[in-house]
Amino acid sequence: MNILKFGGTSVGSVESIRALIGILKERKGAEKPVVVLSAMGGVTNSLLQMAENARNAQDYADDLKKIEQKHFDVIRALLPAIAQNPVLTRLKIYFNELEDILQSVYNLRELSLQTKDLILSYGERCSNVMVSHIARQHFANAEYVDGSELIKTDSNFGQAKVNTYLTETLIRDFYESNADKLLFVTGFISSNDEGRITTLGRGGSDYTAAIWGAALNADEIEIWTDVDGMLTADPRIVKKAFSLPELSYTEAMELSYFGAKVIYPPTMIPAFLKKIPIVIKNTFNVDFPGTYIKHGVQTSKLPIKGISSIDEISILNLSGSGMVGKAGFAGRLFSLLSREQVNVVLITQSSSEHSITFAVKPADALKALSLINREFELELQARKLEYPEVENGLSVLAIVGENMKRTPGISGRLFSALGRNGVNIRAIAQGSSEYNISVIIGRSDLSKAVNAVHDAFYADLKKTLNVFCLGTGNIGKTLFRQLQDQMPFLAQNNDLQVKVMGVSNTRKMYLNPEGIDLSNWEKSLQQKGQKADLTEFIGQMKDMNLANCVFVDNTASHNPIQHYLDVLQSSISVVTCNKIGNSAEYDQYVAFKQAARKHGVDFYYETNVGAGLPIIRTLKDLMMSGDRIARIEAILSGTISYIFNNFKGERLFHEVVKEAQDLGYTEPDPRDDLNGKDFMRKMLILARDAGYALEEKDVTIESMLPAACLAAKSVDEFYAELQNNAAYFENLKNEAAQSQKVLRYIGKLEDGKVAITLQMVDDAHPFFMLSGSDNIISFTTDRYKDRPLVVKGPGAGAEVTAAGVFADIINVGKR
Ligand SMILES: NC(=O)C1=CN([C@@H]2O[C@H](COP(=O)(O)OP(=O)(O)OC[C@H]3O[C@@H](n4cnc5c(N)ncnc54)[C@H](O)[C@@H]3O)[C@@H](O)[C@H]2O)C=CC1
Ligand SMILES: N[C@@H](CC=O)C(=O)O
Ligand code: NA
Repeated sequence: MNILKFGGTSVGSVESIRALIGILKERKGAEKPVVVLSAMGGVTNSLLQMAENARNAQDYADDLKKIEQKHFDVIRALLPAIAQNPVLTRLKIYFNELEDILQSVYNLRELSLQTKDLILSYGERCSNVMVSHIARQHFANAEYVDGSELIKTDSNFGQAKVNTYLTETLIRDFYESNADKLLFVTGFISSNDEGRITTLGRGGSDYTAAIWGAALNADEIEIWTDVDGMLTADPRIVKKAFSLPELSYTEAMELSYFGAKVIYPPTMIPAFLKKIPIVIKNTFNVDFPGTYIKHGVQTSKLPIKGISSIDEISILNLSGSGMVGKAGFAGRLFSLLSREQVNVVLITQSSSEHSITFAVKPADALKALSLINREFELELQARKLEYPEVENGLSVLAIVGENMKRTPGISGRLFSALGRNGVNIRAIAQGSSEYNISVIIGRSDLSKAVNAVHDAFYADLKKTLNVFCLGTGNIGKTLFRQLQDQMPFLAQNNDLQVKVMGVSNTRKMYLNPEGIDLSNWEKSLQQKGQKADLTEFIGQMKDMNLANCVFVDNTASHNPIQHYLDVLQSSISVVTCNKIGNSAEYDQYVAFKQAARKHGVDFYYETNVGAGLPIIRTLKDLMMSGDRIARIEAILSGTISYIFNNFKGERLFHEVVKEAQDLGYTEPDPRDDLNGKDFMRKMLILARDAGYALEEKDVTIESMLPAACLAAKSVDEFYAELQNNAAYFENLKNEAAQSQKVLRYIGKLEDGKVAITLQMVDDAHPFFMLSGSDNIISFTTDRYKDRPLVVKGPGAGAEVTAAGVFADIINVGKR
């Protein structure tokens, strides 16, 4: 025999009550269950509010009308007209009684706990009268049971203590003499010796189910709710939270103690003692197996079972020399708090015994403070103790699981996930049971922290990278297309989900906490985007406070650079193909690297040199493994390479330049390529990565353009000047051809000096054989002394550049 308990959402609407009836109908063959019902969703809170309003001489009548209507609407929708009258009449009587009670509270301006319990009891009574009548249409033997008459308690109104022996006897007797009925029992409510209504406190309807289950030795207690069971984390915080198939009682206790609202721990004790399994099921997803809480759970592969959290917590710290080596001090503190009913959520003590930190609910914080001030008055006055202060705005995050006991490294994984995402830990506690490690963190970090920890522990699940992109031009657009094409592969083969959360260009910006659909990003940006504002974009990105964030700069602008430090300091990785940042002042370049290191995030810029070619990575590997760079020789302008490789026959120079621009090889402003500036930036970045603290002025550039071209004030004027100087370029071309050489613009780093020169090279030169937009770089090092290490291939173009940015993003995800 099973007990089925339906919570507020499961009796909250016409649809849910239909679903409830459906679930009961499915049980036809099985032994007849007992059904326990909560009040309709929202009604208990509303009753409480009405009671408070009445006490404060405020209006409650409107709200009363609303909940009456809520019940009546369901009845009219689910009962045929002739069956409606008896139940409407019965409910009308309840609502009249309720009105009388509220009026008395209003008149007296007084609301005792006893009266409050009485008022609340109408929630369960009304929902149960309503549902049992509806059920009677389908089950002739459906019977309303006022559970308060069978669960006997003391007179601790609001949180009454159950007289277990008497209650179990009453329930058993009642059940036996009603063996032929399908019982619908009111949850939550009980009564004392005098028959006055009491309530069972938080989670009370679950408790009713557990009490009935224990009394009748039920096979299972089913808790029907609106989620798929106990989840790995709060699904409102972690979108990827998933339902756990099985939990031990202890794990369920630990998880629910910290905020998992599905079930409330004390309610499980009667079931726990009798080893009755509890199964949590979703009324709105009946076929889903849900979560089993029981003894003898199979060992699971998961290192932890779940992450739970308390949103709001306050801490108090008690410290001072008076505590050191003094036995009984902590005892005095905590028995004081317990005596005065202050619930302590978490305690840590430093091993020097110099300080104790403990956490309480914010509502208890000031009370705890004044209790301590009174109890330790002498010690405080004598300065043996510091006056404690309350610190608010904090949250608790806890990881829970029995496997923790057997698995080393769990705490390491927790702390590094938090550290890497810039979450500061204020206090730590591990239960000696090793079922639980709790940390106290800033409240604003909670969501980010829970997501980061979830990703860290469920590595076999998808890790999400939250990407914020600047620039929707040549590179930005291509990157979005590549990302979209590759998403299924990443999800399947790398367990990585890349979500673009924000996009901006110079005109518009659009951020969406749900992620932006990449098949439609242009339209979203256009239609839903707001006016672009970089500071605002970064502010909103930081405010989202997500785990595993990457800021991607696909612009050619100075503006984003000013924000890199701030972004890195906010524990957000930076991926950039924009070379301006790394090639400006050396100090700034160093600051970016330091900030990334300090905050445990990545700063990747592979595409700054040779687009997607692995040049920065190769140099880094050489340096890290202790090699020393003696010389670098390179062709690093894809544009100029393309021009020299295609400036042949009848074609004019400016035509080939235009072609390179159309192919997406040039900078947004092609003058930056042809005047050597882009090349200079790349050489400077390479030199810095090779360990030289150089500035722009340390690079000598031999210009390959006549002065008039260099002086052009606009891109159009530049093209015009290139055309005007056609003869100059023809000359260069012919001179090279006559000596069977080719034109090459070559950069060199040697002895800490960088020079870029225009050369004519013959076929003996290693840089002779190039085509298209090829880049080539040769590293001569202590280890690659006789024959250099060479990287060669297309070094410009949207596809290869976006692919390089993509790889950098993925590399952030891999860490
Ligand atoms: N084309 C290539 O082969 C390679 C290009 N790169 C780099 O890629 C970067 C982008 O190049 P393209 O896509 O060709 O440029 P583009 O001119 O096509 O696009 C630039 C985009 O940045 C946006 N933008 C500019 N300032 C902005 C700001 N302050 N906030 C937000 N958005 C802003 C613009 O609205 C535009 O959408 C450049 O830094 C370039 O050096 C790097 C390696 C190779
Ligand atoms: N404009 C650049 C693109 C790569 O950085 C080039 O031509 O090399
Ligand atoms: Na590269």
